[in-house]
Amino acid sequence: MKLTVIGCGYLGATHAACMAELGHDVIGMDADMDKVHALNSGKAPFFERDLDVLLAKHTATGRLKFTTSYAEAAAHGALHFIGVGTPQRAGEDAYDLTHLFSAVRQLAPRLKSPAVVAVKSTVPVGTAPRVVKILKEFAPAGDEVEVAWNPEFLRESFAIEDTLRPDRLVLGFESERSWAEAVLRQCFGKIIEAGTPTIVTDWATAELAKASANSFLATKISFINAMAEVCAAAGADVGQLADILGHDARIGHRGMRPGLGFGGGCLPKDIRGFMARAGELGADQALTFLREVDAINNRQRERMVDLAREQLGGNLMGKRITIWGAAFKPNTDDIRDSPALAVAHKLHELGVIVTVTDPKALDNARKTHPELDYTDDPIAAVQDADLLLHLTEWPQFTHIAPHRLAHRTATPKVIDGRGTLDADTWRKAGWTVRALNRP
Ligand SMILES: NC(=O)C1=CN([C@@H]2O[C@H](COP(=O)(O)OP(=O)(O)OC[C@H]3O[C@@H](n4cnc5c(N)ncnc54)[C@H](O)[C@@H]3O)[C@@H](O)[C@H]2O)C=CC1
Ligand SMILES: O=C(O)[C@H]1O[C@H](OP(=O)(O)OP(=O)(O)OC[C@H]2O[C@@H](n3ccc(=O)[nH]c3=O)[C@H](O)[C@@H]2O)[C@H](O)[C@@H](O)[C@@H]1O
Repeated sequence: MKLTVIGCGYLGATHAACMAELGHDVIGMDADMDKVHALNSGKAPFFERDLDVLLAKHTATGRLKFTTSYAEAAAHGALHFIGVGTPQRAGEDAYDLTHLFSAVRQLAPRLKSPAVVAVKSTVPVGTAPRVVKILKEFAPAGDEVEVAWNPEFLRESFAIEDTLRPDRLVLGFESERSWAEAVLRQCFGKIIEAGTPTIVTDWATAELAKASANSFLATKISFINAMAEVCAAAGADVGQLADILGHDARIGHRGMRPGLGFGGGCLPKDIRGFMARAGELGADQALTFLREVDAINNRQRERMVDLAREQLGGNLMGKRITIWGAAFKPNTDDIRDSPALAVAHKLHELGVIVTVTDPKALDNARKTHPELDYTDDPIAAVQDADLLLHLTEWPQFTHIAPHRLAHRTATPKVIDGRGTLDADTWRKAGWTVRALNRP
């Protein structure tokens, strides 16, 4: 079937390419001309594993193309996904919905009726009726345009896998009689036939499914990091503790790795946006625990700075620190709210000469953090460093043999912020090894 995807960033470009992989005839639309140009030449404007392969394959056959034109997008079939950004409002916890409402306003007058507008962007609960209001105001065929809510649960670095083989599909509609359900069931036919649990619900539940899923994931990470702080105080081993807890099937091992905590374009802003919305609804008390989840998470960054200071004898001024990692997690170039860069920036403010290296995220980091020094080579980066911080657990770092590094510095000291370096091997190679919240 013909469909479009409005907003082609990390979510939208992946969704467009995966819809083409499912056999659909797809137009991706984005306001950013450079992105559209890159995508049309079969290249992702960001790093996501295997996305280039899908883009090249389907742009070559013509089954997938990209445009900056709303008119072209609106004229292409009857199903229009929206995946534009919904960032945190500057200086506030709440979501900034400007891009979403602007996209709907521009799409609306050009829509051919009947049409389905399926929103994937993450929003505060209660946004769907606001989208409908814009459609009624700006779409000549407003009554024949149905709004569906289809929250997205993909993880960056597993985006294609998660889109083609999701844990579940959530489809939210205004009423049980919505004909949009048949359109979306046709679109996701292959995924549904593969046995993916498909939950059809109302708009509000679909919107809340996304906010609550990200809140739970963030809570799980902050829970284990709170336990890590207690372990550090009590002389216990949080790595083993997490393993012991994870054997309980009700808790599980996944998403509970202790360390520097969560960052990225979603978990931090989604828990804050959720709290802000609950406040508007008069349910703020229900989510006060998320304030603590956020505080525990931010505290890990401070604890890393404190541990670095301690390792350098209490004095950071003029010291050289090398940081392995700029991306908010491995296998992405995304640096939004990156814990590694937050620590790097703080150390710079405290007078440290900071050198950062990362396999994919350096171009992005250079733009937002010009105050830091950068190098491509994680081994050369260690030259003359007073301290090495391992803050994003790329396999490229974990696989480096520490004996190749020790001679590069007179003070071979490393802090493992992600718990993935083999401490024994590093110690045997002459390094002093500390880990965040570990004895
Ligand atoms: N990145 C992820 O892994 C996931 C993101 N989400 C949600 O999806 C949404 C998008 O997130 P990302 O893709 O990460 O953001 P992004 O910032 O990478 O992409 C957003 C895209 O929308 C485009 N855009 C903005 N306003 C536009 C307009 N009026 N018309 C056309 N294009 C416009 C931008 O140029 C940009 O390419 C957010 O609501 C996010 O919370 C949900 C699940 C996963
Ligand atoms: O809404 C979104 O955008 C997405 O947010 C997260 O996906 P993502 O941000 O790509 O990354 P995660 O793998 O969840 O990691 C988030 C952060 O938590 C950290 N993390 C993750 C897992 C863990 O056990 N410990 C931990 O500290 C990671 O290093 C990273 O900084 C969710 O996992 C997705 O389901 C959701 O769709």
